[in-house]
Amino acid sequence: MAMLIQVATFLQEYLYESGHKIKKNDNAVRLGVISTAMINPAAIIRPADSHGDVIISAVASRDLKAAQKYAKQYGIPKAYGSYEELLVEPGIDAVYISLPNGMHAAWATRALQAGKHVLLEKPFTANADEAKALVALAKEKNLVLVEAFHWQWHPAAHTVKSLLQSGKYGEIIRTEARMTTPVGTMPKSDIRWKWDLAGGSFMDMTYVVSATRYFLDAGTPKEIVYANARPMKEDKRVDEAMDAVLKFEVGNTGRVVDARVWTDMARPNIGWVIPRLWELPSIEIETEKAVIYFYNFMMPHLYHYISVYDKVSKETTYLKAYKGGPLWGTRGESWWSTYRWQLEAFIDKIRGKDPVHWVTLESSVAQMETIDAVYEKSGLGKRQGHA
Ligand SMILES: NC(=O)C1=CN([C@@H]2O[C@H](COP(=O)(O)OP(=O)(O)OC[C@H]3O[C@@H](n4cnc5c(N)ncnc54)[C@H](OP(=O)(O)O)[C@@H]3O)[C@@H](O)[C@H]2O)C=CC1
Ligand SMILES: O=C1OC[C@@H](O)[C@H](O)[C@H]1O
Repeated sequence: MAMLIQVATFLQEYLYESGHKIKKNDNAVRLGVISTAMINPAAIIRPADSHGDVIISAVASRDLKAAQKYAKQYGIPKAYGSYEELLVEPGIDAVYISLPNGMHAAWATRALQAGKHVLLEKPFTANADEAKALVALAKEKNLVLVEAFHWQWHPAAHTVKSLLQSGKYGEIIRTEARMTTPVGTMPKSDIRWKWDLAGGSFMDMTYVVSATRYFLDAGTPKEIVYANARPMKEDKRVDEAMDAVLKFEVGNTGRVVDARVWTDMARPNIGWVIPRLWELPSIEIETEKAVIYFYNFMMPHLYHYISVYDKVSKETTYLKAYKGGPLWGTRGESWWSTYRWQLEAFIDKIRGKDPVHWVTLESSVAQMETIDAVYEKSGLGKRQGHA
């Protein structure tokens, strides 16, 4: 499922964003891409087409030939055969890092040390210790560093948040977030199955924690009630699936609620054949007066709905928001992907403007502390990074 919507995003961006290429400013931010990862075209290359203040000026790979081929394919002016070479290039202002999870901290550290702003793929790091060290360095260098939780910049996310903040539905009493992909759809060679690259379903599908914490306005959990991992057959250290209930304080209210989060990178099909195609990443938020459901919160640009079931009238109303919403106002376009909204905010931040929304460094540390705590409770232990 998750992979399917990833492919749909490639198509959506190809159709829309490539038709909206715009002229670049003379002093546009020059951005280097670290790796030739599958996600790059969707997450940064296409979104940059329609942003006048950013140019993708280089790509680096462990293999020069691969970098050159990639550069040619996407019209990127420079190609490097190592990540180090790109980082020492003075003509690069910022980098996008899409390396395997276990390498995020090491390469973001090197990028910051080289004076580059960093847009860092999720999960931020392999664990909270790495996250804290990285955050300290970004602050010391006074550079922009942000975890690429693209979905949080989409108008639909802000619409759900504003419903909760309106007070109309009372206090939140519980949440449940899920993300799954059908068994057999992710090859066993994928980075997501590799212990030494900090793989695992809860690391990859970390969106469930991000969404829960965002809507609850929460930091780290007060308690992990349970965390059940289903380890991968081939490597018991890697979670194929994770199911956990966490107790979070809602904002600073003193009220603590249960939040269920579950991820599955090999979700069994019904009767072995029917994939659960309806199981796109979603979150259900029950309040005193309503049940709010945000379907496909991760890639709402493709399709989403927000349903509000009123517990008193027993009526359900539906909302959607592809543009505007409570934060963006008239800025942006309905065809923008989550990654395009994210890029808008990233460039604003580099330019010293206040972005309409931001994933703070403190939030990324709390996110990694939450992930560590779930892995510890599950018995698998927290993930480890490497260079
Ligand atoms: N925001 C989003 O929507 C998404 C985010 N992601 C995140 O992006 C990151 C990359 O994911 P994905 O695009 O699937 O990754 P890929 O496996 O497609 O790419 C990872 C890249 O990392 C480089 N690399 C360096 N060392 C290794 C190694 N030991 N093994 C494999 N690759 C290595 C390779 O680039 P090279 O050979 O050029 O050096 C490779 O192309 C992950 O952290 C993931 O969580 C992934 C998908 C969606
Ligand atoms: O970040 C992601 O989003 C889409 C998923 O397909 C993918 O597994 C994950 O890395």
